[in-house]
Amino acid sequence: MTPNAKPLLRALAGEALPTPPVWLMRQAGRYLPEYRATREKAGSFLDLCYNPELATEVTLQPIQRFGFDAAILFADILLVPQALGADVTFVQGEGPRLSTVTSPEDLARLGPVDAIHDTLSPVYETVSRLSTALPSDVTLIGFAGAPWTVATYMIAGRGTPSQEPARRLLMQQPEVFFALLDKITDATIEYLSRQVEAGAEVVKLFDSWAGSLSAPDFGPVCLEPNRRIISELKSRYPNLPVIAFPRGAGGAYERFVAESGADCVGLDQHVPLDWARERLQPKICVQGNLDPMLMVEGGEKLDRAAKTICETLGDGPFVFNLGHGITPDADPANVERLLRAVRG
Ligand SMILES: Cc1c2[nH]c(c1CCC(=O)O)Cc1[nH]c(c(CCC(=O)O)c1C)Cc1[nH]c(c(CCC(=O)O)c1C)Cc1[nH]c(c(C)c1CCC(=O)O)C2
Repeated sequence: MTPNAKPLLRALAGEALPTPPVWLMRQAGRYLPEYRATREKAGSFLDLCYNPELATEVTLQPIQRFGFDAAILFADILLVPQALGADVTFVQGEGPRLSTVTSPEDLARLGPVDAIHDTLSPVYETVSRLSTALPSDVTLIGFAGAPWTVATYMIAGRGTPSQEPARRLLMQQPEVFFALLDKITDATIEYLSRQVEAGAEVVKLFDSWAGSLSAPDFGPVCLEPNRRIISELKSRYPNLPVIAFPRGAGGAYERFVAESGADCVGLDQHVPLDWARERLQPKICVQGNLDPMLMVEGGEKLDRAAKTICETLGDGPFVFNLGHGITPDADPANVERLLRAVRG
């Protein structure tokens, strides 16, 4: 097989394929009964993330069931805060809880970046197992949270509707805020480098809360850390494709595409397709952007929406995905329906 024969790698290299590669954010998750069974066996969600055997199993489940073109490492963006010394727990039905970083003292209590591997080594072991277990045409994606999104959880200690605690720290104590952002950026570079060394073929940065930043803050807080991570990774691994996902960036997607250095940009479901085709796709591979609610709804609405996306973006480099993660109430039968609509 030639190095770029895998469909996802071809699209990320700028090729327009007759049938786009397809995978779904959160494709290993609670909407699958086999995921729920393995998670039960693991104990907690974090135990599952740090168990290479079971994390490999759940990563492979959606590949075995649906035949996606890519597998995404099963882990979580909040493992990096934990590896930096934050307390992290997942409360059933409520989401993550973390110890908070809101002062120079909190910041000083975090551990050094080079100590993260003590905690994260099981993740590298999962990547390594996956790189040998996957079918030869399936691409392995490693990932991390982008620094701003990770910082929002570290500052607030939980998920928040509009990331107010983090935006307040940025306004009131910019030195503390940017020192934290820098530390997360450094840790993310080392974390993703280890994933690549272990066999990840592509990495993705999830900036899920990019959309809550003001226009003046978008550059220094979202774009700059993404750019620094991508530039450092590319200097270490010149052929590594990077997908970035500044979710909710709106008009700032254009600047992000021009300046981040990413090979592909993930589009949320709010990005108008014609605009993406005209303004973004000439410069970069685009990925997205079906409304995840259609995976619950199904039916002809799903078929039509999927076809519209393929028709609008299919003439350029394009990866089919959702605009955000598949939700626990999605019907697995709708994933099969979606694949028929996309692949014909
Ligand atoms: C913000 C964020 C997180 N985690 C992630 C993000 C960025 C993407 C996004 O915006 O969705 C990324 C993530 N989380 C998970 C993956 C695994 C790979 C995949 O299949 O996409 C990935 C790539 C597993 C997970 N991460 C989580 C689950 C559900 C945990 C469970 O099994 O109970 C999974 C499968 C938990 C999680 N993890 C996080 C939250 C807020 C929650 C709780 C909310 C929820 O329960 O959905 C943080």
